[in-house]
Amino acid sequence: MSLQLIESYFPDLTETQRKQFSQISEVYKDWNQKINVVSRKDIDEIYTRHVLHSLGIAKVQAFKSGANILDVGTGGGFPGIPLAILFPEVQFTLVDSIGKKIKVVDEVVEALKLTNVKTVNNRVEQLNGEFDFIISRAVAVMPSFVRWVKGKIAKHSHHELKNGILYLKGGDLTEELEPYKTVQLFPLSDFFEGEFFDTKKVVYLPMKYK
Ligand SMILES: C[S@@+](CC[C@H](N)C(=O)[O-])C[C@H]1O[C@@H](n2cnc3c(N)ncnc32)[C@H](O)[C@@H]1O
Repeated sequence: MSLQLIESYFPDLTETQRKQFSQISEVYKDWNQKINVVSRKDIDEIYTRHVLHSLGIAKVQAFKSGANILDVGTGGGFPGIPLAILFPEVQFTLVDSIGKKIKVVDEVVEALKLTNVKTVNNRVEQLNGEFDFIISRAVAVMPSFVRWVKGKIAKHSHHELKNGILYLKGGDLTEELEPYKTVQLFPLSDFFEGEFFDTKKVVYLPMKYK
């Protein structure tokens, strides 16, 4: 499981991107010995469970050059870091309330020489700014999440999809998403092979323009 896996789904990588994706496992393995940013069983499968999973968002929406994306509760940098590699012309802000996680992300950003990533150590509720899309994985149930971020979504979209939330979730979401009539689900098994993706989805919630 490695760079070849990523390239089989994203065949047009530049030399820089190939280098960054291949460096990612070493960088995280190093950091994981110091602080557990990725669960130990996951580190061996980092390309499937973290890198490719994060890139599922790119299969749903290819971000345009100049777009502004916020990754809420980024932890060790997912989904933000793999997407920042894939879209070097897009600006990513990665926020987490835990300082030591943001410190690791800063080190990863430096090691991979990512110039399009800014990190913020704060609760997202305290963060100002407007973004085209808010992305996330494994942070909160949708009602709390929507409350935290709804004022931070820019009103004019240059993308195929309207601006909004793109959230990686798994399992049965019927109850959690019941209040959201405009929600759309994109199963990752439509894009990627393997059992891991069987129940995984990108939940897309467009913002309301009013
Ligand atoms: C389970 S981890 C997921 C990390 C990463 N998104 C991933 O999938 O690997 C949840 C992260 O969300 C962060 N978090 C929770 N509530 C937050 C908030 N209100 N603002 C910023 N970060 C938050 C936590 O500190 C934690 O690092």
